[in-house]
Amino acid sequence: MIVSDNIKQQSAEQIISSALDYCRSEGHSIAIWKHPEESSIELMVDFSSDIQPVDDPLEQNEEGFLLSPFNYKAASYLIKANLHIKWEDFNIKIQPELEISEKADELLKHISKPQKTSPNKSAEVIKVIASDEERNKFIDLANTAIEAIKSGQLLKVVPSRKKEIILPEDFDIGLNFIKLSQAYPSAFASLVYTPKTGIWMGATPELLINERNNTFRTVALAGTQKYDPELPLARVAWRQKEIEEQALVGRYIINCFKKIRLRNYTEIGPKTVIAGNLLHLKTEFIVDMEATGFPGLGDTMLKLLHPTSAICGMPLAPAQEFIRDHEYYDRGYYSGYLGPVNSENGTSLFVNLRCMSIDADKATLYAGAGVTADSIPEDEWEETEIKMNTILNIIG
Ligand SMILES: C=C(O[C@@H]1C=C(C(=O)O)C=C[C@H]1O)C(=O)O
Repeated sequence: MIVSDNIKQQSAEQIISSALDYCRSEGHSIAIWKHPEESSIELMVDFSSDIQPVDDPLEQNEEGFLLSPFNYKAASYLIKANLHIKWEDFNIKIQPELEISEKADELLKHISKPQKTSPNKSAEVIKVIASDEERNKFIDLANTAIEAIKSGQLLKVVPSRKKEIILPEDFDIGLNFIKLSQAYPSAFASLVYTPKTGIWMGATPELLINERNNTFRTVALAGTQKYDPELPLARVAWRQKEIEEQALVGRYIINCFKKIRLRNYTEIGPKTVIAGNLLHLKTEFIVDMEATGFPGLGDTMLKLLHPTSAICGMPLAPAQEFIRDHEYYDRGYYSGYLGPVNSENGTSLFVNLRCMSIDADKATLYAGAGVTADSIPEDEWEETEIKMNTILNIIG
């Protein structure tokens, strides 16, 4: 297929915004993403008019982009690769069925039209709807969590909250996706829309599973402090609380390996890593799937790992119960997972953190913080604020 030169003349942000608008008006689903440390952006469109939830998307071996919620009982969606555009070289792949190629032509025609630009961006700014009540509610939740931990019900739990903001009328989603992906080159940046889930955009530092060239990877990422660019990473110190909190996540992963009797894995870390305005502790786990005789490890581990102790708690069952009974809202796709699956580059799923959902001029930001017996509720509130600032500091 010859790509119209008009498309190449459009900027990435214009193409993203116009493809998203088109999919929303036609009821199609779309995913746009950028991998950590790569410059290439990818875009995938599923032209089905009524996207349906999927079970076991990795087992089906179909290429697409997966969006799964925190609550494993709620609906996961696979945006199928009917149309797949890779930026830089404008490599466009379209599934050969006639109906799909006609729909793809229509979309390509639409996005190749020069878009209206509004040179005078209004002076309107993002409005944050903040209230003391929100703060008090979260602090109460953290206190309840500490009491539950001290009474021996669990070791760690990750309560979370949301915050609503009002976007300016001329908020440009494409431009803001590009801003986020450029501000956080080591994050997995994504912008996803399905008619069933609405729009989700974010830049997450946390890999859930990666399966490529017979190698499986996952990470234990936890412990948070503000990043001070003046202080070299080698001089960053961690308190016992954060070291233990992150070690619990590593232990959770090793327990998952034990459940399937996988003994040979490489463990690297913990190391201090930068995630935007924050620092975390990260341990990497790598498995040679061929040498260990675990060909379908990604699928098995996905079922065992989610939700990890980085976003839920330890032990898993009481932590899930605590969140279900005490958190006062539905997380939706926040702290679920998302990413491309079954592609020529394998499968890469990330935990959906540092993200927002967008509904017309309203957006909702989400963040949580790991609570242990040594937590101070006011500090955990602060931690959720700075996590939300990862996005708030960039968009506009
Ligand atoms: C829960 C979030 O982040 C997770 C929790 C962390 C922590 O408790 O220190 C750190 C990184 C993430 O694994 C979030 O960003 O909302």
